[in-house]
Amino acid sequence: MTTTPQREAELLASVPTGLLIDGRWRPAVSGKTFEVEDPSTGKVLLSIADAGPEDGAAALDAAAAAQESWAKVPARERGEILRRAFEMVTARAEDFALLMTLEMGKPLAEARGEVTYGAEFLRWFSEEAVRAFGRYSVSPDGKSRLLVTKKPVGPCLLITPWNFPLAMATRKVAPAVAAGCTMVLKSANLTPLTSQLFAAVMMEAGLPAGVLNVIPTSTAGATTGPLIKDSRLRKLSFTGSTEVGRRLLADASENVLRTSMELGGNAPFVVFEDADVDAAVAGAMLAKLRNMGEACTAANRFIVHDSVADEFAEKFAAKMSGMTTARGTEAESKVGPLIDAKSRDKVHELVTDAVAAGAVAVIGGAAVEGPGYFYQPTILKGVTEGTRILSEEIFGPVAPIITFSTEDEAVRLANNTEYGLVAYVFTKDLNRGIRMGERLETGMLGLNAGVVSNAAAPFGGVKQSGLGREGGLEGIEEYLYTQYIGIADPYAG
Ligand SMILES: NC(=O)c1ccc[n+]([C@@H]2O[C@H](COP(=O)([O-])OP(=O)(O)OC[C@H]3O[C@@H](n4cnc5c(N)ncnc54)[C@H](O)[C@@H]3O)[C@@H](O)[C@H]2O)c1
Ligand SMILES: O=CCCC(=O)O
Repeated sequence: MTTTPQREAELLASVPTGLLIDGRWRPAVSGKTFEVEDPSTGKVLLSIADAGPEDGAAALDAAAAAQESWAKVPARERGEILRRAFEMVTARAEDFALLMTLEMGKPLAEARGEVTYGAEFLRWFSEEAVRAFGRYSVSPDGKSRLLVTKKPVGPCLLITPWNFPLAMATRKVAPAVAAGCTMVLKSANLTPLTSQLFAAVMMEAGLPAGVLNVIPTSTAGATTGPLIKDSRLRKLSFTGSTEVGRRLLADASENVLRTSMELGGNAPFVVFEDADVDAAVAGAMLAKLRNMGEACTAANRFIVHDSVADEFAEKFAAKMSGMTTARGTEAESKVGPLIDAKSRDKVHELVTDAVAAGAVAVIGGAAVEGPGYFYQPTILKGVTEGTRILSEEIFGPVAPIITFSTEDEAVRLANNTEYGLVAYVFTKDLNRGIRMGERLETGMLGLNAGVVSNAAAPFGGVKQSGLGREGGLEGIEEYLYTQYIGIADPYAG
């Protein structure tokens, strides 16, 4: 489907602009709104209600009030609501894709990919809802009986980032629904529109009032801070930067809240001398350019064996130079804009710093002139260990290459970061691939693969990349607690 200004205007007009509280869309108590921009043009797309602390409190009131009855809804019914939501999101895939492209900037083809990925969490957890099994056993001394059950943790605060506006919401909302938890969702202020449309779909799919409450806000800390301190809140699930996650963890410690933290990354992409270089380049294109490099999973450091480094850089540059930057709605767009001017400036600062320390831009190395926040796809060779670009998240289409000569050196370079989300390894030697899996300090590994994201897999990191897992069999556990009931010997007098 092609887009036209009229189609964009009609879609935007269909997005709810209020706060969703207790099943009703309504304005913020203060009457305030905030503007959502198109990062391709800098123009305002829509103004939406701007929640403040009073609205946050009302959202938690609704979630707390709905918790008891929602937990009693049979798991099959909860699963069926998710299944209907999956069908509805899929039926409206073009609307969701266009809305994400408009507010976040990613090319339409990528946005369609995110709809498939994001919707899959709804389908996956519609199936998992009925599998929150407990167990019954006889104690080792043969006397008591042990009954172990799983219960919903209770009202949850879900905080999502701007880079995957649909998938980051479905990855939290779907397991919470499956487990029987109620929610307050604070979407990202840069990309709240997709969550608004998604929440409307959840309501249409049959979610009872109060189960999902949505509070977009331009004052995240002031609005959600009091909720984290409220004893009715039982869980905080956050996806975003390590810096903010660390602060929220400290706040959450006051009430000893259950937390899931999906934080930043600094993924190494290791290419061994025995790798299929063409396959490594194809993987590198995905690992680097998916979402314009604005992904926690983005390859941030290309660690390439010195015997194949020139071939890899040349072939990578040839592929990258075919990547046209343009508004995501344009047919030729392969790389959209970065989210805002501040992010683009940060990317350029890291590139400038690396070049000052001796790196050479094989291609790119500058912002694209004109409207929007575009940055040229860039490859840097000869990057020096210790430069900022190797230790900070780039969050842009920039690939720094460093070289190594032994497996031990590759491991040392790859693990030389406080992050531990994902690593990518390209080798034809399966034993080496397995050794790398065992030696790399990450929650996920792509072995000859440039993308690992999959609703059926446990997504998450170690070290300062976070706590907990989303998706897979593990995802629902984050929203359940275990209760054990000890039963006296049924044969005793
Ligand atoms: N590990 C993962 O699964 C994953 C997925 C996506 C993004 N990320 C990370 O997210 C970051 C990019 O996203 P971002 O820029 O939106 O991150 P961010 O930390 O700035 O913001 C994330 C969310 O937290 C909110 N927020 C900010 N300050 C807050 C506060 N004091 N109290 C409550 N909420 C607050 C924001 O409004 C947003 O909704 C990157 O570091 C990226 O790696 C991680
Ligand atoms: O930005 C991080 C999330 C990326 C993903 O889920 O694939």
